[in-house]
Amino acid sequence: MKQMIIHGGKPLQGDVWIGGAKNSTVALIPASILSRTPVTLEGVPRIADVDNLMDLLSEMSVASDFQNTTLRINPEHIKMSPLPSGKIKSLRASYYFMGALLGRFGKAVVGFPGGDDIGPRPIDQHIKGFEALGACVKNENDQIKITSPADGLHGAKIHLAMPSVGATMNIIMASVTAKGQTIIDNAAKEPEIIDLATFLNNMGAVIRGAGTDSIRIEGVERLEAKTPHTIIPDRIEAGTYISLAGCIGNGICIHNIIEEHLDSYLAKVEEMGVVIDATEDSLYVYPAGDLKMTQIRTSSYPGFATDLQQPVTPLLLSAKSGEGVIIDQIYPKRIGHIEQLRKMGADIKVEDNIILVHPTAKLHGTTVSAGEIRAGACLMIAGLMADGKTVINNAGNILRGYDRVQEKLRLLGANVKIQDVPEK
Ligand SMILES: CC(=O)N[C@H]1[C@@H](OP(=O)(O)OP(=O)(O)OC[C@H]2O[C@@H](n3ccc(=O)[nH]c3=O)[C@H](O)[C@@H]2O)O[C@H](CO)[C@@H](O)[C@@H]1O
Ligand SMILES: C=C(OP(=O)(O)O)C(=O)O
Repeated sequence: MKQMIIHGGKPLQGDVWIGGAKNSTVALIPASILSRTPVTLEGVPRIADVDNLMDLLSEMSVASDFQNTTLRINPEHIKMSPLPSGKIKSLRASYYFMGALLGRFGKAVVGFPGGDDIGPRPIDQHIKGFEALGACVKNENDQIKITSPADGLHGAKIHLAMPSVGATMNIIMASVTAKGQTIIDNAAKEPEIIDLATFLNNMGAVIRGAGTDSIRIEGVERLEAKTPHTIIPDRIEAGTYISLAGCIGNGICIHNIIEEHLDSYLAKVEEMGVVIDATEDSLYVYPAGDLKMTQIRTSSYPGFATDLQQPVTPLLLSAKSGEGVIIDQIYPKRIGHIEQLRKMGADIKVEDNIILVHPTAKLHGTTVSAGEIRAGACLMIAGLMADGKTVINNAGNILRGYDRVQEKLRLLGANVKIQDVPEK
């Protein structure tokens, strides 16, 4: 097990560079098998999800090589193989192999995906989409078996019951090579969807409307990567460092961001009193000052991201007065961090899935557990604010999505160490 050890209470300052977006990367790696030629991805974050996806590629005889921030994937000798279990369970995004294998081979056998424990995460909309394209989908022994009809997948009009990121991406991957036109209505609008569409369009796909709620795809025969693709910056990682800077920063400059992707987040933290200067692709967060309490309700993009409700919580704890309210409409059960924060002395509770936050003048270090990635990010910030030593167990969950986090925190002056300890 990985453990993160923090000696907190020390103001942090300096510069931090944001990596490529986890949620783009984990879609683009599976999407790479749609190409008949080698793919180069630039700006790839050093995160555990990437290592696990590379292992899954190798199970299909797809070679990959990751140097610095460049990931080269060669799908020229790909062998269609089932991906029943193992690494599939280590991350959510392994479900993108359903759409990608379907688009490339017209069939897929993929184990039920894993990922963060943040409440129920059904995939009915993904399956509805595959079926609309003509595929037969069976769920047998925790495996999804998908087969196209003899004459291949055909375009269809699909209305999603909710703007699901995963379903939108999976349907795009399955339909890029289907015959005719596919229309996805009520599609998710997240920037990572535009990134996927740009990547596939540069390989010859015809996808229009990504970033709006209606995406149109004209099927093409084959895709060939010709130019390297640079992954967009991770808006969730950026938001996490903004929260950290607002809580315990003594002037922190956050580089490699797309400000527009953070609009609703920045509006909220600025309303709380965090002072930020934005330049072209960086933000300077002024030393932490007095903060006002706020209310947050998460929603789909461009609303306040569910993935930022936990990282922003320490900022609410830092407010001077009042009662804060956090309602996660996307994952109402994403509340595992609350009990852990309470162990650190936070005045915070949950009533009917509504998180109620009260100002907490001081947090104290103790042993806590990162139940999932963003709970881990929240506890990491709390640990940096707290007096004394914080030990975060299950810190591997943080490494699922935070690029070179120990290095970045140390550059800001943090006393932090990640170590391996035997499982008890
Ligand atoms: C790898 C990745 O990109 N993960 C992100 C992606 O997850 P993921 O793609 O799994 O999340 P979705 O956008 O699909 O989920 C949104 C909501 O729709 C529901 N739903 C979704 C699909 C479905 O078939 N049926 C259904 O009911 C979910 O339970 C949830 O309440 O978007 C989430 C919401 O922004 C983020 O928290 C995750 O970080
Ligand atoms: C929930 C998340 O990730 P995943 O969908 O990969 O589990 C997240 O990044 O916050």
